[in-house]
Amino acid sequence: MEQAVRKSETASSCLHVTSEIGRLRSVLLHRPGQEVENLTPDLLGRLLFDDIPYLEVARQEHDIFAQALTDNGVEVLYLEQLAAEALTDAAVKETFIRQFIAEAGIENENLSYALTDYFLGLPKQEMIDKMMAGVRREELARYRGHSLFEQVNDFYPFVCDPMPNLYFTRDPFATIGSGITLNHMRTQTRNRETIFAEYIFKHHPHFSSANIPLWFDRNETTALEGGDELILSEKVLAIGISQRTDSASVEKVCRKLFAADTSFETVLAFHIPASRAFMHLDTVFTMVDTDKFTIHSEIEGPLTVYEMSKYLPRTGEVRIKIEKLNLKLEDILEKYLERKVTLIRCGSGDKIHAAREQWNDGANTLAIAPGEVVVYARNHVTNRILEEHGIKLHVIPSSELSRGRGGPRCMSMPLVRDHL
Ligand SMILES: NC(=O)NCCC[C@H](N)C(=O)O
Repeated sequence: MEQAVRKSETASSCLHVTSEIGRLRSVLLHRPGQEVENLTPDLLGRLLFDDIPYLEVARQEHDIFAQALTDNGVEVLYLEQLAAEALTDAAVKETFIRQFIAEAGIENENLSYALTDYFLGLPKQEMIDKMMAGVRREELARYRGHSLFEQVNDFYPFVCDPMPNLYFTRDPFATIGSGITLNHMRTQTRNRETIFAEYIFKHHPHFSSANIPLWFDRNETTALEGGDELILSEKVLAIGISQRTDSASVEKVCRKLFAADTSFETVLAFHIPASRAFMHLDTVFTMVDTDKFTIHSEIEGPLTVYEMSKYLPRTGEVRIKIEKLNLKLEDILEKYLERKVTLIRCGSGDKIHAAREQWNDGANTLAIAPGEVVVYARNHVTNRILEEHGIKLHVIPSSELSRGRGGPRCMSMPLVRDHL
């Protein structure tokens, strides 16, 4: 599957992202579905939610988000539709169903047959929506489970868990240049999400003939999540070593990128605290203009950052040179972007506003062009300061969407951006 990405490749390919801020042309979203209604208080911790969003309102908010993008010339593609469209071949669909069931942790053979029949009996789009929503025991009307496991666990309502984090399309895979990292997620619940991306990139007609290079594969055993992957420029990537991403994964991505003929020359591995509030690099720091970033003041530093750069000894093989830095965030960004930068503090740096607004993704903006970003309405302190710095805001409602702990960047995966 792997193919070198030429520096000369243009934005006409189905994937092209060489910055965080180049004008956004095409993006992948997921409209929240019944998986959100299947959340119960007992499941919140394991399924990585802090509260239960009200689906009807979450969808209204999400539709406003999508509308803001289309109104600004962005093509919005939906994960659930692409996944259904990728399954036109009957054999591919059956393999997909088998894999989905295995990765849902179903070991009982009879249950697996019953679920396969159930999925095969649904029209494709309904099947995908149902897989995402989760399957309750009583939906498999003709199945009577008698195994010891089922008798011991008969209080548990689902045979297949809901996947409520799907609307955070940023994380299961990430576009870098004209390729992707198909990620291995930290948790089992989110790792199941990456199956959809695997089939879309292999089998959807929009992508299948593009020979998309994989900078990372979901079969890896170390974790990597898209919220930790930031494209600072066509030469420099930033990747978080975080609660969700392992240092070994950062090195694997580096090796693949450097071995191919991409424009990327340096990867900066940012070692950030492993905490829920800071779960990914993009929860504490996003780029809003060529020289401006919104940040959580707690990561101003000095920070431990590892500079990983391409090194070609005489033999011609690609090696990685690693240098440990201990610098302030501002100095790091200025050094690698080769310009003065302005850091705009989430919640104006005020202790209370900053903590509250960062928790609700005040530092997590989606740039649709240089100096133009989508933000949550609730982060009014940060939003005012962004405007004072000349940033154009597209403000979307956020009462329900924010309960999943992710903002506009987390809810979107850019497929194509203009080259800066
Ligand atoms: N990039 C991001 O920060 N995504 C937010 C993911 C939130 C989701 N509830 C999670 O814990 O994985």
